[in-house]
Amino acid sequence: MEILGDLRILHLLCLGGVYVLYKLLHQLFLWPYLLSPHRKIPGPPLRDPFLGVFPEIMHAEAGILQRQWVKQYGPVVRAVGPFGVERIIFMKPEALHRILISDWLEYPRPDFMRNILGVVAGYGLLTVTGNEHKQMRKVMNPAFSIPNLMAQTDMYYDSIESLVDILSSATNAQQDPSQGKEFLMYEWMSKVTLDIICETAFGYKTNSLRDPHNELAEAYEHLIGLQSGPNIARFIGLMSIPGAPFLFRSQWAYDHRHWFFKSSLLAPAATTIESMYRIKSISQRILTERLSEAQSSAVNLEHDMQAKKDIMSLLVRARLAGDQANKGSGVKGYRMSDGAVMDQVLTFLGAGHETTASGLAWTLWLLANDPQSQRKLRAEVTPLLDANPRPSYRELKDLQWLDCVVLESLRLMPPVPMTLRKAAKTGTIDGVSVSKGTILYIPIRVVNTWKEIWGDDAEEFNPARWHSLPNTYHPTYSMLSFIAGPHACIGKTMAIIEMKSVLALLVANFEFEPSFPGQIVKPTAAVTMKPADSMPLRVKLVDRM
Ligand code: HEM
Repeated sequence: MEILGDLRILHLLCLGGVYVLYKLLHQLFLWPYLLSPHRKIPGPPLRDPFLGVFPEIMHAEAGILQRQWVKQYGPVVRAVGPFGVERIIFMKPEALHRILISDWLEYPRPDFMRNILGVVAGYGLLTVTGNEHKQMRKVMNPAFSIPNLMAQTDMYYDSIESLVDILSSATNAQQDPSQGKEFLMYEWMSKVTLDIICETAFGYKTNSLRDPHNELAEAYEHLIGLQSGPNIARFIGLMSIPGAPFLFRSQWAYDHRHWFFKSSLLAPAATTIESMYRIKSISQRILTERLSEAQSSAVNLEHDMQAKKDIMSLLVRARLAGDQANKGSGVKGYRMSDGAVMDQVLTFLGAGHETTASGLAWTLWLLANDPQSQRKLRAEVTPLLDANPRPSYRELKDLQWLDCVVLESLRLMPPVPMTLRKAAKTGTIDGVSVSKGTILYIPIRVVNTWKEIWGDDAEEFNPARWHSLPNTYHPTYSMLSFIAGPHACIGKTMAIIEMKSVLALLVANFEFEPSFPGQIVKPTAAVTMKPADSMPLRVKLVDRM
């Protein structure tokens, strides 16, 4: 009997082994080479059957390899990643319209991406889809309305003036101030954008510009510092393990993070767990303060909170609406739990801070390398700032060269160079049958610099192109920096006006130069275009008299 039992187990093990072997064979060879309906789509050779083109992608500058493929293979490209997982790039407007707008529900963000975003930026707007997304977006839209942003612009200036003061004092303290001083501009942009988002969105003064050990700034520094191709690959692997995203967010993981630190493979995960724990604790503190403020002053909640349209007030209102409705007060609204409000707070801190900082740092880099455009910008902003040191939303919007510079920088160096979608069911895009489960690469940087749209100088910085756009330009599908459709960036207008106000004050007060001749700055091969070396630039004072 015992022998029979052992034989059965052996049989089962053998069957299991054969199944795993077949699955591996299927994924590594049969599917990509013989069975996939996409195998005729042109694209780079399959190379390593285990990793596909992944190693090259992970070590290349974001979007550059894909741009080469599009040049070589045309507007639809297939690239096979690890274990035969296929990614398809679609470049044409009709295809992008289908994926991002008309059939967006059939092309959601892939689960591993939602989980990575959820772990590092909360399970908020960036991770939900369908009806839940629609409702959340409705609650948040008023915070980003033009009247609301007009009212908020003045709040940016405390932080920007602090930055100008810090850079001026440090430059003046040099033995020969006329030689200027080198600053890691990305780090300063990261601090100023963090202070701005905390103040305008949550009414919370971080003051990371003046406080080098600010807890929130430090936590984000550690988190953002993790960005590299190999780390992203590790995260994708980890987040694809069932239950891992839940574990990452648990108190248990925080309490046992020292275990993870012992393995070099898991150390980045431990840093993420630690940083997110600190960021959540601070956000929780802000939220608790605002909730108790609102509860104590809300004699008439609906009237009181309707006036305030900053992000936190809207969230608090949604949170309290649930309580009030329970008490039968009749206040209607989308209900949010404490946890959901926290997730939104994390989303706006994460999504609204590093992206704008990268955009600013690259604009300064491009201006440092184009002194003529920089001088032209200074000539435009100085008279306005002489007349009004804190220009309004409208005044900033009317500055034409500033507009050209910001748009051109966001086109050439989009802070989010790509994003992903996944086919939830089999369908046809641009005449190509796309099977369920296929990953779609949304080629933000590739489209933004596509010669078919932008002409031969598509890969160069030329702000003047915005004065006379080519006939091939389409307002929705030629510049994808904020993508398009229901998931398009909710903070687009805020980001642009914030960039304009920071740049106007910086360029009026300082000259920016590369820190040495022949300097090369590269973005990290990761989710955003954070400059790999924090972008050292030489900063000289401008005599405004
Ligand atoms: C230059 C700065 C910025 C750039 C380039 C940028 C870019 C993007 C992109 C490309 C997406 C789409 C991601 C995807 O669907 O996979 C996105 C979504 C989003 N962004 Fe931004 N963003 C910027 C600034 C901001 C700011 C300032 C905020 C808020 C304060 C913000 C909040 C969000 C949110 C909440 C989403 C998710 C929207 C949704 O799915 O409904 N972003 N952003």
